[in-house]
Amino acid sequence: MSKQENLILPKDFPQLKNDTFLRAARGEETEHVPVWCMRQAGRYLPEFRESRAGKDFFETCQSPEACCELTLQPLRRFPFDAAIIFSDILVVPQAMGMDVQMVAGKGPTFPEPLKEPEDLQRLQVKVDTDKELGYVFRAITLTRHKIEGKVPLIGFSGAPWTLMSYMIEGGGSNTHSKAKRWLYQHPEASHMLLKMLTDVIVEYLLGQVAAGAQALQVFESHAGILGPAEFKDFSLPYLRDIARRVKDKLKEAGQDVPMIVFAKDAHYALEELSQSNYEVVGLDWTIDPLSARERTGGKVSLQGNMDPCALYAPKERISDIVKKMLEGFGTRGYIANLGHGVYPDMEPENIGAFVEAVHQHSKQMIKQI
Ligand SMILES: Cc1c2[nH]c(c1CCC(=O)O)Cc1[nH]c(c(CCC(=O)O)c1C)Cc1[nH]c(c(CCC(=O)O)c1C)Cc1[nH]c(c(C)c1CCC(=O)O)C2
Repeated sequence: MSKQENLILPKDFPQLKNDTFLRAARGEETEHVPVWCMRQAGRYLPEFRESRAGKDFFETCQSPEACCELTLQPLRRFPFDAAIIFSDILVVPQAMGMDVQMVAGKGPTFPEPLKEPEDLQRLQVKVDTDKELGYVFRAITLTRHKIEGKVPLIGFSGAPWTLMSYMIEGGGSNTHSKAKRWLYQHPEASHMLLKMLTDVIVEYLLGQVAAGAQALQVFESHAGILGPAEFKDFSLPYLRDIARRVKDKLKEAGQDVPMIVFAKDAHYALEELSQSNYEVVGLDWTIDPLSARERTGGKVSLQGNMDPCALYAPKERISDIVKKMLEGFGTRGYIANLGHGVYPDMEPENIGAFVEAVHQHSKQMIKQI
């Protein structure tokens, strides 16, 4: 079966009951502002720690049943308006032939990172995404059934520059100087790698929609380490290309799936990001809500951007912070979220307070309009 036929085949998924997230992504009216959290499935939940205990991280990612369970856990506790499939951005470098391990206390680690342009030959150029990443697609299909239409399911991918930086750094880094060295010493090889990644990411995202993803988020988590000029050269064109190619293919199949771009710390590129073919621009907490609205000129919906550390505050204070954030963004074309993922030491109750505050304040504000 061709990928395109696959895209339009109904899979008899349960009917969606809460579509506030999808409507807000499209800038339509909603009765409350939808809310979800990046890393809502994570170590701050005791049930997550229990499910993950003693198991290898990427083996967990390869089990559709485990991914489904971990995706559903936060929904059992909190009335989130969307779920994001449990997986990781680094499954893409793995699919291209690189070894990646999750080392406790250290994070993701590549034992053999790319060092010089010759190393690109080690990578799989044509990746059969059904074969290499079929386990993610199966996790999405299973979760879409098990979620019973409660809320939409978001699929995701890392963006090319963020994945490139991991593949060269071999793990986390403060300066990203090994990866940035490539941009200045080997610009052609850098573009070659970014293009290879883009091709895989496009197929990967289309496969996720075919499997049942109802929205897609692209994480450019390492945007902030680039300046405006390098971002324009090495990140933005690929982000745009991904959205355009995914949308063109989906359109052919009569599908319309909102796409979110989250380029962390790329406040310098907000105008460009709002004109890069994504319906939603995700924001970290370094951008003021009102000025983000002004700078994006109503062209896109916005998502974010409470400082994850604000969740350490007492509940009443969380409620006040949320209210201010809602007043800044307004209630239309807005999806409440944090400016980055939930921290592992967060008190689960405070996530509940955040979700409740978004729902309560936004309902009142919408009633008064
Ligand atoms: C940079 C990045 C990665 N992975 C991801 C990003 C982009 C988002 C961001 O900027 O944070 C994306 C990601 N990773 C995970 C998700 C699942 C969905 C969700 O948000 O709930 C998503 C969307 C699960 C995960 N991915 C990871 C965890 C925690 C580890 C575990 O469960 O054992 C989770 C829940 C591991 C991971 N994976 C990665 C890191 C830096 C870490 C943390 C390592 C550590 O803290 O030890 C790479």
